[in-house]
Amino acid sequence: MDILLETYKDADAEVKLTRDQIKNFVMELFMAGVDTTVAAIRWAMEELINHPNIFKILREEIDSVESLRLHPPSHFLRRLSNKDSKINNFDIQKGTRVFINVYMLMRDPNCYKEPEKFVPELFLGNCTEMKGRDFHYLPFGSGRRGCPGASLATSLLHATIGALVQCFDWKVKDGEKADTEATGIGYSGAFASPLPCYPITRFDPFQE
Ligand code: HEM
Repeated sequence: MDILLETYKDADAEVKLTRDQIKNFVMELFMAGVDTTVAAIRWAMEELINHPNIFKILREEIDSVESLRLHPPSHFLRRLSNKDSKINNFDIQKGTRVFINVYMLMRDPNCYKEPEKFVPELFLGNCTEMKGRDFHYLPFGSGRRGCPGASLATSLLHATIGALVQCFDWKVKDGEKADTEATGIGYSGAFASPLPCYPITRFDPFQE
């Protein structure tokens, strides 16, 4: 923010910034950064609560990228075709708006064995990576317009989910399963019904 305001005030700045541009930029960071990360944490917790055995393994340190494969906060990537091309025998004319359905792509049985299943161990080997060069795994998109917040988001997810898993057991009312249905409505793949769960602390905060 300091840098943006300094640039705004600097009459000799190479790039001229208006206050409206600064406001839009900050709003974009909040919209693109907060909603997505919150949705990713909620879905990861929902899958972990439904799979106590995996919850236990995670406590013993398994990576949490799997929930981003099953529940990417952004279901679609958008691109504009800059030249005539052919994809799977479809002619795509220059200037066509193309939507890439990463939700379906990351559940494609040709790419993943048992694609609907929550199997974090899948990511323990070398089978995928986070930079979007592996086009089977694209929660953060790819290329020049790929998510600039991917590494911040990944650190945030690891730290938050790590703390939620390490410090609490999570109970769902009457032993019910957390709801895995998404509405498909909303910016970041909202839950069909909210996840009612109760944290039970593992540590006695009053014990030294
Ligand atoms: C789990 C968390 C997040 C997910 C899953 C996510 C996902 C995405 C995806 C799929 C795109 C579009 C990429 C493409 O079209 O190739 C995107 C763009 C973007 N993301 Fe994220 N994001 C997350 C967190 C963040 C955070 C923490 C920030 C910033 C602090 C952020 C800032 C942005 C911005 C500014 C864009 C637009 C980039 C552009 O159009 O050039 N995102 N994000």
